[in-house]
Amino acid sequence: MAALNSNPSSPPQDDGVSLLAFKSEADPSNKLGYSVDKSSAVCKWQGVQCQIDGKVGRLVLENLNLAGVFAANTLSRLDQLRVLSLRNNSLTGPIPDLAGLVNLKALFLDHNYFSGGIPSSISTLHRLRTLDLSYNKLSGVIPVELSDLDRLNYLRLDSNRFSGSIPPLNQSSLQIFNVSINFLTGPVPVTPTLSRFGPALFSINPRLCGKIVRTECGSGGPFFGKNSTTNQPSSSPPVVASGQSAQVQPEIGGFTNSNSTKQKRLGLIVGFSAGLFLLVTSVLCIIMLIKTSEKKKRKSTVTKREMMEMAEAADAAAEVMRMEDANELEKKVRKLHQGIALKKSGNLVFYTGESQLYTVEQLMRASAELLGSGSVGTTYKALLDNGVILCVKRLDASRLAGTTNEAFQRHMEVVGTLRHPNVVALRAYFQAKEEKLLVYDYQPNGSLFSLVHGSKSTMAKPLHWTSCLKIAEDVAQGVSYLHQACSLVHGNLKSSNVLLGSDFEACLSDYCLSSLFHHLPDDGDGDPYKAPETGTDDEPTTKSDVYSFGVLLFELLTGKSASEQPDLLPDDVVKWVRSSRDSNGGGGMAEKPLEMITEVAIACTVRSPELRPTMWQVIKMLQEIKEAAIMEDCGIVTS
Ligand SMILES: Nc1ncnc2c1ncn2[C@@H]1O[C@H](COP(=O)(O)OP(=O)(O)OP(=O)(O)O)[C@@H](O)[C@H]1O
Repeated sequence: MAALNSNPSSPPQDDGVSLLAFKSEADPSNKLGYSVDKSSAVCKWQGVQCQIDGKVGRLVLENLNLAGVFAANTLSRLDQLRVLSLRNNSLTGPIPDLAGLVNLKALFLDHNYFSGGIPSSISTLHRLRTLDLSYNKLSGVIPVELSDLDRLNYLRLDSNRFSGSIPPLNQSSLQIFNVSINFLTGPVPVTPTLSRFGPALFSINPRLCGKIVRTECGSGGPFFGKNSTTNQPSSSPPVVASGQSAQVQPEIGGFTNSNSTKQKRLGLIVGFSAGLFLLVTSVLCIIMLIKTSEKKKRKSTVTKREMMEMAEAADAAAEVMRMEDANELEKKVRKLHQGIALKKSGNLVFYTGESQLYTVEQLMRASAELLGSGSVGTTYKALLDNGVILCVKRLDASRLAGTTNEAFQRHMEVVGTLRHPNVVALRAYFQAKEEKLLVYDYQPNGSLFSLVHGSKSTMAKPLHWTSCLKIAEDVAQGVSYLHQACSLVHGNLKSSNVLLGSDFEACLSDYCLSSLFHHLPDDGDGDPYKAPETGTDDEPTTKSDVYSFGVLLFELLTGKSASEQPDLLPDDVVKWVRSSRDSNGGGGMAEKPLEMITEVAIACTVRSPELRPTMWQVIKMLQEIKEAAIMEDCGIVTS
């Protein structure tokens, strides 16, 4: 592969012409300083990196609020382009024919307003490894020819308007995949590749069905009830939820289940993680070698200025996207809400068609297993006589004093409509004079607390950094959903309130309850997560959630519980994180990701709430850490 060079001799005129043609249509507000007068210095233009031969090899124009169109016959003439990223802009119109980009390896067009279909020319880009078209308004079918891209290892098409069926993608190279939040229908092809991905990556598509998404085809039933792994009708085996916990996290209720399919699934998850680990660590090793001299100059501690710069870097994009995505997300949430009906059965109020799965009598007759008691009540695993497994939280009535039945009902009717892959769904609530119950999906794989600190059957050990990153991003996505789409706060974020779903995706529980409980008692466990500005009588805020998230991130990194973490971080935080990992048996973690994730945790836990990043900025930072590794895999050294 040709090496990239940011300062070669002037490139062939053609590339400058192509860039100017692109700018003239894509950049009506003149954010890019490209001009004919400066065409001898094209390689120094914003976002441009040239190769040794002077051709443009990489064009990264992200977060610039480019608000025009990506015109045909402009960038597609850059025949030596390896990486093209126009992500996080406001580009509209169709994606043009890209057939000329014969050397393209990574294409990021996500977080724009592109409409129309995926151009068929994309499937002729045979060197393509990364394709991210997520968060656009793209429609039409997903071209079956994408299956021909046999080097593809990253494909994100989520949050668009794609319809039709999913093509039988079966590239063994495919490691990252997401088609959630579209209008896809029909059976998901059971190829070995697609079988590796969990249902969450196909979620929020109203009529997908089949083994992979665990929904029977042909029944045409209600979306939420069908898609749930726990609230399955009795025709589907309801043991999925509990059985999956057996192999890895059997601490709750001590389930045992030696089903070989599940072992295979676990094998796949472990294999996938190991593969990803090998991929990313080798990539990071290369970065470390190349950047050794640069690194020597770096301080081992992170200054306040550096972390604020990091937050600000994400800020420009985040501010624009927060507004625009909030609108998009609002629309999606509204759409989801359309499917949610409230149905009363006595004092039990069901959401989204759960009413056919159980009655209040069945719920009351269910055999209950105590899971634990927390600050707001007692939690049970309930096994219904039709095989459905649920989680029922009995709220402590004395602690609810002061909240009227009407206020409780109004609040629950908002909270019950929340639907996100990283938020445990509230499926029903029950309200009688002396009794208030909340009915949630049962999460089969225990809590993050047990995963990090061990349980009856598992050893405590800090997680591998790829798992830290995955869990952190899941949690951040869930919290950001509450903040942005619903203007709510979690209010009680901690590792015991992060549960692991059937695909080990992290899901938030116990969210949005704090406002019902005016004085949450200190239980000696929740406190260390509490932001310093939040007194006993203060309502939690989005920024106090961010603080709790930072504490949780340190917990993930170090393996130290929140109460074991120092009140004041030491001067050299990275060193502290590393030595904590080592003493907790976490072993070596690559220097770069450890530093980068630590920086995010530091930024979240600064004492002044206004200096903390938003949850959306946190997601961007975590994604940048992940994507840096992926870009490296394309042979591109990031600065
Ligand atoms: N939906 C669920 N599925 C499976 N297990 C759950 C679910 N919700 C809670 N649990 C588990 O039940 C146990 C008790 O939870 P509970 O929420 O009552 O207390 P807590 O999380 O320890 O404290 P707090 O109330 O302060 O959040 C915890 O171990 C938790 O992981």
